[in-house]
Amino acid sequence: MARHLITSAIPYINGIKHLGNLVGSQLPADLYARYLRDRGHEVLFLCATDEHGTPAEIAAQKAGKPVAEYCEEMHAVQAEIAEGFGLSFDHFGRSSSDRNKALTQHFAARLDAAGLIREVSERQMYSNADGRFLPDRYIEGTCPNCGFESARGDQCDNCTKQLDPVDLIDPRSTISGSTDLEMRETKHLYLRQSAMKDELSDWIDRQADWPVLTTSIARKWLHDGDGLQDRGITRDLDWGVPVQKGDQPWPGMEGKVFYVWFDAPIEYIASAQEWVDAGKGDDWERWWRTDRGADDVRYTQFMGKDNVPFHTLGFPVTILGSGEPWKLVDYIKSFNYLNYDGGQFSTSRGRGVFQDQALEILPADYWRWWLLSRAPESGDSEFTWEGFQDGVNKDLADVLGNFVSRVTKFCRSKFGETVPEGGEWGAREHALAEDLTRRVAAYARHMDAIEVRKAAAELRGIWVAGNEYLQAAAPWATFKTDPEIAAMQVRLGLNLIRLYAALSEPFIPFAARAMAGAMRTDLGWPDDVTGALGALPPGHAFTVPEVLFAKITDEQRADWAARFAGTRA
Ligand SMILES: Nc1ncnc2c1ncn2[C@@H]1O[C@H](COP(=O)(O)OP(=O)(O)OP(=O)(O)O)[C@@H](O)[C@H]1O
Ligand SMILES: [Zn+2]
Repeated sequence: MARHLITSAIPYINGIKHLGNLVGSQLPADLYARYLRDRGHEVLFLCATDEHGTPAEIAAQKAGKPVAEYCEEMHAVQAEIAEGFGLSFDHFGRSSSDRNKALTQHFAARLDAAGLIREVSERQMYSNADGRFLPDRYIEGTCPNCGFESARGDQCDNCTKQLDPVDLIDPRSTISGSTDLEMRETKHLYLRQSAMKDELSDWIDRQADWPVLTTSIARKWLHDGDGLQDRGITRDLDWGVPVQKGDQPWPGMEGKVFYVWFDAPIEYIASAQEWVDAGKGDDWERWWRTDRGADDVRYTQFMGKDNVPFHTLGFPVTILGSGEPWKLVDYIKSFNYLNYDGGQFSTSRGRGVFQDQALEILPADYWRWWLLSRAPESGDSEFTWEGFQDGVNKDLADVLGNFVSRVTKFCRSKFGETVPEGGEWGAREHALAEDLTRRVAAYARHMDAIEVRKAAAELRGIWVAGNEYLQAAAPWATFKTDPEIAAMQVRLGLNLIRLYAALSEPFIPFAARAMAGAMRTDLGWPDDVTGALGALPPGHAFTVPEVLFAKITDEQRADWAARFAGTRA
């Protein structure tokens, strides 16, 4: 048994998230956490909401609420949706927690003591129309790197280049649209990332097994152009972690807060503290402090590609630069983007399918399966209603659902709702057991490597093998000439359902529980596949489950395609 710390990129608080956010971070993290727990490992799976910064202020303003109240409400909404999707966080924290405030201020003090923070007097965009400095995301303009016209002040969504607002061509305020912007003098703290460039570069070079997407983005920001740049870590805002050196004031920084990307990853640690505060655990340090037992923890992070620079460079500077024995990430699994029907998902533009809407129209497992089995791993992938209908109907309804239904109903009609006795395995059954043994081993290898699509394909192959067996064995025909053999075939079929429940749990936990419940069994991982195929003995009672997966009709597909074609109000 090993110990695994898993974090998902923390979703921003300014609204309900879309399916891209789900598949780019939380869902694969949940898949991995569930798998590791099923394999008997000790897992701490943490997430949180990312609550600071201007977008939260603006969203609260729009909703007519004080920002703290808005964040509290939206956190509850996101927590409920996460539960609806079966995201099995051990804790879902908040970056605005007192714990995160204190930790963020602590890290800033440590970094300052280590000489890794410098004060910069700089000129910044001030919007006369809005009466405020405009931080990063509230300035849009043309990307100097790729020419994309809606690049934000902190990053270009098109080419992922990190930017400074002054780099933008033709900048404008996204709050008011005003181009009446002027540069004003203000003082800020910069994190001296450049001072740690070589250390970071060596560290990245040692990660031969990381996804290329992760290391290539890291290398780009380490080496492109003038190399890794220092980053401003403070902002002229009200809403955020006040700039302090630990619990001491920071002269000259009064009224300023830390940049949201400085405090957000620190919340991974704070979330573990909140987990203890909530009475769900009793020791966060054994997960996070290498001097307190976290040395043997394997730490894996999940995120979309735009978050990679902050996790490969910024946060490691915080961790390493503190000079304290904090746990550093061991593996960063990153994802490309899921696009929506010929364009991008967008929270701010209300484009795509949002998580609450998804759960309204279909159960979580339909989404989980489709999104994970088509995860944007090697490149961007696209959600289309045709593709979704096709995938759900073929994989879940025709293959898995159909198998479960045929076996249980046939058994009920010929033998009753107990596992039938009689008959012995023949060549076909032994061949199936061998095939499944190989496939389950491959499935586990892909899951261990967090190769999500490959794992899904193998799991589907395992379901298909059962269907093909059933088709070839044809117990309904065998029954007429040799009821004992038919009994053996059905017994194997029922045991396959049990096996499928256990193996499928990380992908489709709700259906897996329904299958195991109907078989009146648990979800134990099959270390010995052949043995597992005899786990339900003759005489064991079961029930025929409700329809596991209904097919999506053409009419539903057309309705949904029309309903989600525009933008959400
Ligand atoms: N279309 C997408 N496909 C896959 N992952 C995505 C997509 N959009 C965002 N992500 C990832 O989702 C996670 C949560 O994102 P976050 O809440 O910060 O929203 P975001 O990146 O600002 O996107 P948006 O503005 O569209 O909501 C991050 O890891 C991000 O990389
Ligand atoms: Zn660009």
